[in-house]
Amino acid sequence: MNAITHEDRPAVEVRDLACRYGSFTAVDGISFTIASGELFALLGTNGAGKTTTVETAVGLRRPAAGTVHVQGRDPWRHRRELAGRVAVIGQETGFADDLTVRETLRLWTDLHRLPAREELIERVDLAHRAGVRVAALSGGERRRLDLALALSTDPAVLFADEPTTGLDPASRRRTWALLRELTERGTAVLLTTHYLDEAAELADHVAIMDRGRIARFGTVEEITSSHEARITVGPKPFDPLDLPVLAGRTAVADGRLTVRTTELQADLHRLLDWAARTGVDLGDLRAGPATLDEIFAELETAPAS
Ligand SMILES: Nc1ncnc2c1ncn2[C@@H]1O[C@H](COP(=O)(O)OP(=O)(O)OP(=O)(O)O)[C@@H](O)[C@H]1O
Repeated sequence: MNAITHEDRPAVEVRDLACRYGSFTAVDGISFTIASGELFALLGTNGAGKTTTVETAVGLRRPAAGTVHVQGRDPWRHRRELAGRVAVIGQETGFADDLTVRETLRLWTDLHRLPAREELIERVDLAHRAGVRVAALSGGERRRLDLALALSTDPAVLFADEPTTGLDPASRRRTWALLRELTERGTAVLLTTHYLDEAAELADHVAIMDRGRIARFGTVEEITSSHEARITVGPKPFDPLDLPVLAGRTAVADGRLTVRTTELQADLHRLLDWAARTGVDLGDLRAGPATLDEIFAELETAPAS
């Protein structure tokens, strides 16, 4: 009989995980796995339970129920053992304020008995801040330093809790390139983010959390295609009674017509045909699958299940 080794298991396995703060259930029975080289994005409303999930996966919290395994090990019991293989970019950084950027990286690589990696300072775009004390860094610069430390360890698993929050667009793109580089080298990445374009750009799989549960899971395309497509036109003074018969549901708000439909092409054809016959200028016309933003907004207004 062949034994199942740690290497045969996914890099991260979360099964029926529940986390509580006192009597409040912040994470309510979620499951997912992340393979080596995969980027898994956790999205969700504020307070959905993303950070609690990450903190549990890195061994800072003990699950109230269910299990977490990282590299086949329980992070609560084997945090030290995992420390060399797991990197964390958290919402709180634990840097010494008195050290400079260069000294922080050097201390970090010395502590981990790694070769010096000065070039990482440039790669996270902090070369001009290398001699500046951590206390004087902006929030975005601290996140980039966090990323340099994570990259220096060549981790098997990276937990990145909102790593691009507060970064300007150019720094965000640079961070994306570095995250991609990590997955190409085989690192499993758990990314939490509020930026839906970021998930669409980077993630192999996405889970949308809502009130402690995973409300949607799949590739971005699978999630968007399971929702009705949208056609929007206007702003124009539409009278809903003048509109042609469409398969989708129509709504007019602030002069904009929105059609939610499972028959995108046919309804678009009907609408354009009607506009041509009646001489109506549709103005700004957009048509396509539901965006993650729209799916998110619908979840936020949906009643708790
Ligand atoms: N230390 C704590 N004590 C009590 N409740 C907490 C604690 N930390 C978090 N919570 C609650 O648990 C829930 C989940 O919080 P969590 O920080 O995991 O959400 P999140 O999805 O990361 O949110 P955000 O997007 O705002 O960072 C929230 O309702 C939050 O108020």
